[in-house]
Amino acid sequence: MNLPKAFEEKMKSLLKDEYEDYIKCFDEARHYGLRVNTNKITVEEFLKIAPWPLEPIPWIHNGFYYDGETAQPAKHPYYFAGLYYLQEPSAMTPADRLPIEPGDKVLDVCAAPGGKATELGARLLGEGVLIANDISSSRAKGLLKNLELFGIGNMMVLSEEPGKLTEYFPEYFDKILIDAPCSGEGMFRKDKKMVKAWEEHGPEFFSKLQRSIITQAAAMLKPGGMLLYSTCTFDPSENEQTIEYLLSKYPEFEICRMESYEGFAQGMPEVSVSKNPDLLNTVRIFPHKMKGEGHYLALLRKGKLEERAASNRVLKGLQKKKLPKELEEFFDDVDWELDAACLDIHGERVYYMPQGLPDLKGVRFLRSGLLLGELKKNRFEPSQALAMCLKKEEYAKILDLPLQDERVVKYLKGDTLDVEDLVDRKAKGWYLVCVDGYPLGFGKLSNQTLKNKYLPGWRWMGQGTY
Ligand SMILES: C[S@@+](CC[C@H](N)C(=O)[O-])C[C@H]1O[C@@H](n2cnc3c(N)ncnc32)[C@H](O)[C@@H]1O
Repeated sequence: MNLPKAFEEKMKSLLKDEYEDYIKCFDEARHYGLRVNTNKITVEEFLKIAPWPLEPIPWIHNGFYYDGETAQPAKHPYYFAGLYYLQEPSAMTPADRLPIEPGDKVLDVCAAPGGKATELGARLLGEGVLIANDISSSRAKGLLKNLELFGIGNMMVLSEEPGKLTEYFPEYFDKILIDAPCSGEGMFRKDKKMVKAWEEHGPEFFSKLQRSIITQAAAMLKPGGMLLYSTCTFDPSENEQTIEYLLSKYPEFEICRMESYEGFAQGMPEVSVSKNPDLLNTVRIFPHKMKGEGHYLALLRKGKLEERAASNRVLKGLQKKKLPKELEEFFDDVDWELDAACLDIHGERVYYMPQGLPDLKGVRFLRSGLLLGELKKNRFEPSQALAMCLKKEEYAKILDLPLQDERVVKYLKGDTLDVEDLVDRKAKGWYLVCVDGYPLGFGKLSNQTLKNKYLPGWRWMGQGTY
């Protein structure tokens, strides 16, 4: 592979006698990874039903390698049920090493398309809130879809400059992930196009951007909160030097150790200006040392030096109110305790909002809370996002199809289904279609025929089956 000369020289100076091993790995095949959505299924249960051979990724408890030449997990009904996310193995590390706890307020600053946000959201187990932001609104659309597919309802998807968010969320978050835009040197093997992009915008361009994003994010972290910074590049100016820049502006931050793995290499104080030995606790991932592409990670805790008053902007408009009658009727079949105070109704659309959010007037957003569905004349139509958030045992009217049933793919393609064998003659109303017990979407039953309500934009495209 033709690598830019300047890049080769830099890698020689970083890697010294390991350089040859690094270059050799360009001849090796890339690795394909799948991460189990533990918000929907345990790793043990997933392994019982996994349709392809999987090999554990040793440093990620819910990550597995699969054979990308033979398996097609993106075209499988379990993918449509949100049971897993396909992700390069090293890229699973940042979200895994940020210690999320249910109830946390979490910000993913550069979140699209959601590879890490889906894991952060899954680890909240429905408690607390995930704010997933990306400056690109077109990329944020994919992010929203992935979060909805994963069944994450306690979230907002924003598309803002991080600097603007600091006005709304001063010292608000318990945990922040910055998976920074970077020069992508660690991805050269996986994606040759990254080399061309590097020639247009290299480390100098990105390190400026990263410095601005990391200091803005720092202002949004609570004292005592934790921040994980990651890139998929090798250049010191985007890695160790970004961290020392943060420490120079916010001396109350300290670098923390993270759970180690034998393939991880230590961060390099010697390539920093300060030579701060704590940078040894940051992590470099090199593709010649483990089965994954190049990355850098730093985990930091914000100390308690400057206790500042928390924001007093609190979301208004969610006064106590009664559930609309149509919604109440629908929720008779749902085993959830809905708090009417969390409902936010805009026109026909009904959202269920996470609690305790600041007033976000003026912020560009794609989604605020879980879209429950739409209030039409005298009826409520549940949304695709609600279907993905429900567990089979939480809804009364279930049509559970085994994976082998050809109606699974038919349903995902948008067809009407004949379900005479599954329901009695008088049954009617909104049914939740599941595959092997995992929800796929809704359909409306009458006369033993199921009208398809699967979201058209999510349909299974093309011919054939999996
Ligand atoms: C490395 S990618 C993020 C990948 C994502 N975390 C994932 O795991 O799927 C970096 C993202 O940063 C976004 N970005 C670029 N500049 C930004 C900025 N100033 N503020 C927020 N996001 C930005 C890009 O649109 C891009 O989606």
